[in-house]
Amino acid sequence: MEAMQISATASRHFSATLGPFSTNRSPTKPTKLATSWASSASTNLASLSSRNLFTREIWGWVNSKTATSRREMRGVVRAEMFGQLTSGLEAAWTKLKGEEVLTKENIVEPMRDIRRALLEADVSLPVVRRFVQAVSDQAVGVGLIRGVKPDQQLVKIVNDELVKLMGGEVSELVFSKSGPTVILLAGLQGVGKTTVCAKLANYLKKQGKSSMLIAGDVYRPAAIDQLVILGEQVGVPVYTAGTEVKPSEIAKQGLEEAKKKKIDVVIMDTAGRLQIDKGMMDELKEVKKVLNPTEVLLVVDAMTGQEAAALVTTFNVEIGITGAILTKLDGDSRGGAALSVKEVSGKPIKLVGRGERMEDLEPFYPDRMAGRILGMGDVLSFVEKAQEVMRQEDAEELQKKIMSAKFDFNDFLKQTRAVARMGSMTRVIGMIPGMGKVTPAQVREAEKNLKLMEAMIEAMTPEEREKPELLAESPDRRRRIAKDSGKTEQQVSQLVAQLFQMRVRMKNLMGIMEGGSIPTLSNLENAMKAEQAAPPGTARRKRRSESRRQFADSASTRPSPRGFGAKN
Ligand SMILES: Nc1nc2c(ncn2[C@@H]2O[C@H](COP(=O)(O)OP(=O)(O)OP(=O)(O)O)[C@@H](O)[C@H]2O)c(=O)[nH]1
Repeated sequence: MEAMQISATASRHFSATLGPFSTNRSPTKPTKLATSWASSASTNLASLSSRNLFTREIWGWVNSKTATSRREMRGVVRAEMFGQLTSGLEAAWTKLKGEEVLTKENIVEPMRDIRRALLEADVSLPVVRRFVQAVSDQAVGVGLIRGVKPDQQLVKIVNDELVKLMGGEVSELVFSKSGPTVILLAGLQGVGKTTVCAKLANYLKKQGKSSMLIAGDVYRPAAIDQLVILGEQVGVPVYTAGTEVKPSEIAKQGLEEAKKKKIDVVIMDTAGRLQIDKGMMDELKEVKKVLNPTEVLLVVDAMTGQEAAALVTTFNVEIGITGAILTKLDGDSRGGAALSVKEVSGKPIKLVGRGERMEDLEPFYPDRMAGRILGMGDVLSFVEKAQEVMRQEDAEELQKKIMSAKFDFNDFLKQTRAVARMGSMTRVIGMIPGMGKVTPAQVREAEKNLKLMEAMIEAMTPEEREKPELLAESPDRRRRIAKDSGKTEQQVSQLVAQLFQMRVRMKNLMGIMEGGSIPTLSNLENAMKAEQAAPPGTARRKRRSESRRQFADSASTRPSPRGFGAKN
């Protein structure tokens, strides 16, 4: 199934993968290492291109990227955030120079460097442990990608894990469907809460949303004045009621005022404390009850490292929050907060402050943050490209095999594992058109079958995997496989029959795809339904060698034009 989709949409895949590369990436930190990578990347790409797999457009992209890299190498040396973490990680890649493949042995030193770099960046220890484990598992398990060197491969693995660690996707602000959206801001003293109120109003204004600020810090009159000034600066009304009124009462009045004025978003500033205390928590709980906020965001200072992650956890347990805003990322922070918050607290960082100006607030993009930390944009793009090329080569190779009826047990196993890699069967089956109503019991059954097949294929000799005919002809071989894999002879026979059946089916579908246009989903659905309606072959019939020949024969004949792409 996956194979068919790959082949049918190969051209779309190819052009789609070009998409991200046309966007401007943030300038990378120019280093000697990056220079050597940029040139080795272009050499590697050159060798790949000789396989005639790159189109002229791709070469255009490669050249422009390489030129950009060189410009960056020569040009502005810009202080990047988390500089120490970046150089700490670089030590890890350097250790792999000259290696041919990633092995359990040669990643020991680089993993130590990664661990050290993360700990020095003040990432919490359990997070570091999990991260290092995840990276090592992948580094050893990853297959060789042609043209990609082990150090480059490790950069990509670390990048992907960093993105995952920070929450994967960007976590958007949630807006209320009816009435004003209410955002309650909390945080310790001096973290930048008041500033964030105004920055957030300014940010929302750019999205065409009106806001109103509520001054709830009644313990520090200067905080109210500060909010009024900032509100004026960004052109947003500020609701104040002095310092004699309870914050929860101010919240109530402010919200009523906002409703009257039909304001889109209400942002409430609250008082900070030097440290967490019961008074602050109780006050916040009361305000929260009155406001029933859409978002409760904890403002944390990036400079406090893993402490910020601990605070997010505590506030979440105490009052229940929806996310965090990380301020002062432009400062001398080491990265620990950005990397620990999500993993430690389970709550996402939604926005980040990167300066004192009102414009310095932006969504938190885990992928861009990982890119900034590594400063290896070109290497990452290159590895992604090479992976894509390899996937395409595999798909083309598979298509050739199917067309010549040579689809064997190695391909069968590869496909089975590819499906398994894609995640749970539930997700995969859910993606197949017309298969939406699969029951959990059926899914469990399918998963069990996958394991069963794997065990039998693993018990075959390399020759048997390549030539399934040997198994179709020899009961002795089937018996041996049954014994070695702990399955029954009947199960082995069924597997062999299934492979021959698959050859025919795949070839039929391929033929139709080759002759016609790229199938639409509904056509694919029809084709699959037709497929399912077709009378199934019986295992017993196919066990006979005569029938096997019939299978092989029918597999080499041109399929009739039915299913998708055909006018039936
Ligand atoms: N460099 C930098 N400074 C920031 C950022 N956000 C806030 N600040 C500064 O941090 C200081 C404290 O900010 P406030 O907004 O007053 O902090 P607060 O949390 O409201 O403090 P309290 O009212 O005392 O609880 C101010 O000088 C801000 O300009 C940021 O993202 N980067």
